[in-house]
Amino acid sequence: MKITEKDTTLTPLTIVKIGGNVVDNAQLLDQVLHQFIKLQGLKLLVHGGGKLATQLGEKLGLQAQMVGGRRLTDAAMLQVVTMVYGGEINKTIVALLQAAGCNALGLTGADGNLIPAHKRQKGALDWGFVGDFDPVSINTGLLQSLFAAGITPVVAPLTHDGQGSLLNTNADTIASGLAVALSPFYPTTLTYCFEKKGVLLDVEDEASVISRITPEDYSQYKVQGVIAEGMLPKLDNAFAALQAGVVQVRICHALDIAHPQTGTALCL
Ligand SMILES: Nc1ncnc2c1ncn2[C@@H]1O[C@H](COP(=O)(O)OP(=O)(O)O)[C@@H](O)[C@H]1O
Ligand SMILES: CC(=O)N[C@@H](CCC(=O)OP(=O)(O)O)C(=O)O
Repeated sequence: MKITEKDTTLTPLTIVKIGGNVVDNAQLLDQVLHQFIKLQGLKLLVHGGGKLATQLGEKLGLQAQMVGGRRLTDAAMLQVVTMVYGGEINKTIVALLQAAGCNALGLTGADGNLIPAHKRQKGALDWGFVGDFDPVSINTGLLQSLFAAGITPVVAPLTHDGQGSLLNTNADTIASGLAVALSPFYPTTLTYCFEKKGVLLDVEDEASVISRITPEDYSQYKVQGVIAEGMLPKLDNAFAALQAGVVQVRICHALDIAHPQTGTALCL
């Protein structure tokens, strides 16, 4: 089969990141994917799956250890996350997208050298097989070729160290890094979607969505304890993307990806 390459330069790109509570809910996942394929322009999906990795780890006698929303990853946990993120979740999403008529291709950061990374060296902690990367090292040429061939990439939260080891990498960081790296080529929108309506003033009250948030607001909310846990890497990464030229960054409910006025918009 001959693939005809289209010039996709300047076509808008939407990067959608779906979190672990969405991936773990078959009905919600199916609904989200049907909304995702209807988005106009180029699309790229990043998925998490932390909840499923924790569950499988527990079945195997491994206790999850999270620090600031990131998972400490020893060799045994690396095996679990490789199976869960690179296998079960990534391939199920690709199969669902194929069934819906979207030609998706699943990738980890090792495939096609998409995301070269190094072990995370933050603080005195030994993070184990956790990866950090610089968006400039992302293989954007590979993604451009896939877009030009009409293929929708689905990226798992795994990177690689170039020496034969996969590294577990926060999915919010992957989505932000891809948005930053692809921004020079396409006007890029980044949408983080999860099971809540946005960033909430009271995490128990879905009606308390903060519609706009600045870095100053974020600092205050952190000190007050309004924003915590998994929301911390999400917001750190969301602001990093906005500062690096991503056109729009939004945090919203998974069923609202096609409704740009909903959820929490980030502003500088
Ligand atoms: N202010 C907040 N608004 C919404 N969620 C918050 C807030 N503070 C903490 N959280 C927690 O952060 C979680 C989202 O982070 P995480 O579970 O890592 O999401 P995901 O897996 O979708 O990336 C929410 O389920 C909620 O429990
Ligand atoms: C290093 C690190 O924390 N990696 C994450 C990757 C998965 C993820 O980010 O999943 P969610 O989007 O569902 O939270 C983890 O193992 O939990």
